[in-house]
Amino acid sequence: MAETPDRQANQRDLEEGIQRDFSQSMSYGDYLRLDVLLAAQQPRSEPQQHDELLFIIQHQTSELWLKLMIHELRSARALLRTDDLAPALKRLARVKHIQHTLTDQWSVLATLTPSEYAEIRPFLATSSGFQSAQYREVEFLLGNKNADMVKVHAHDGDARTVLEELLHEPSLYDELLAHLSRQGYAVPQRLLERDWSRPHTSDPELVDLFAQVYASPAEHWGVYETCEELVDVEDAFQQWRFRHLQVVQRVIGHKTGTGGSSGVDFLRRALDLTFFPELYEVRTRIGE
Ligand code: HEM
Ligand SMILES: N[C@@H](CC(=O)c1ccccc1NC=O)C(=O)O
Repeated sequence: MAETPDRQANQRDLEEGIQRDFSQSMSYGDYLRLDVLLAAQQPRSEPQQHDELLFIIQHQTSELWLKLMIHELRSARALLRTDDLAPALKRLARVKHIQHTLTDQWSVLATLTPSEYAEIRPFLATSSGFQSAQYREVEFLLGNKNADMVKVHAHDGDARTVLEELLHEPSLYDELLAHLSRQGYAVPQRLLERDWSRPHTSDPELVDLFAQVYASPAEHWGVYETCEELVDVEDAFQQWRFRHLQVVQRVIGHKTGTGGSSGVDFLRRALDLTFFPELYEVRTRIGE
């Protein structure tokens, strides 16, 4: 009997042992909880707007990557605390790739025209990315501490607790400075014991310390490599902020934000923020 292509395929699957019955064992969808994940896209527009699914998925995928970024940053911070520099650097290498993915994915949302967004925007009401607890977690982990930002989460006990805790803990940079001090570097004491809920501000003595590291990298290779890794992370963070600004500008122009801010002007001011000021200041000193 001549075999149909279907019968041939079935036969091949059987020979290879490919499983088709998952009534009693774990499938792909079971493991990944796709029932929960794929039920979480709930457009609110009436009548339903074609582009709302893009808007929701862009944000949900961003939040998933932020979740992984937080996991890696927390781990990197813990590894610095125990002076395990090499694995900490491995974590940061992954963080950078996540950041690049987050930045690249702006191009998908940039296909949303102002007219298309105008159909969705009324249904967003007072919600805004400004209220992203995970984004704030990343900012706090990297050192941009701001107690006012926790207030936005007063209505959400879990997010509030996490942010309150992070606010009062040392950031990744604070832990690097403590690590350097333990390695014998002359980190000023005022940077090792301070109110962690305040952002780190630039310290001239730390610039001097980094100037020595950058003057002879070979003698301080671990520190030098870590510093450059942190500059990569800050650079990548700024690229994300800039792409956000560009997309916001092309989609809503100079409208005020649903979160209550001035919109584009507010986002532009964030481009002046720096997590690791000394690592940028030291650049002026190199080669002098
Ligand atoms: C059409 C798309 C978007 C528009 C028009 C938009 C607009 C804005 C505006 C105007 C703000 C300032 C706060 C406010 O008053 O609302 C803001 C903040 C923010 N947005 Fe978006 N956004 C868009 C997409 C996204 C996406 C995809 C994300 C990814 C998670 C995101 C994350 C954030 C975050 C984290 C903030 C707070 C930034 C900070 O505090 O420095 N936004 N957005
Ligand atoms: N702030 C935006 C609204 C917005 O973009 C938004 C609303 C709900 C969920 C995520 C959002 N994205 C980032 O701010 C606006 O003013 O149009």
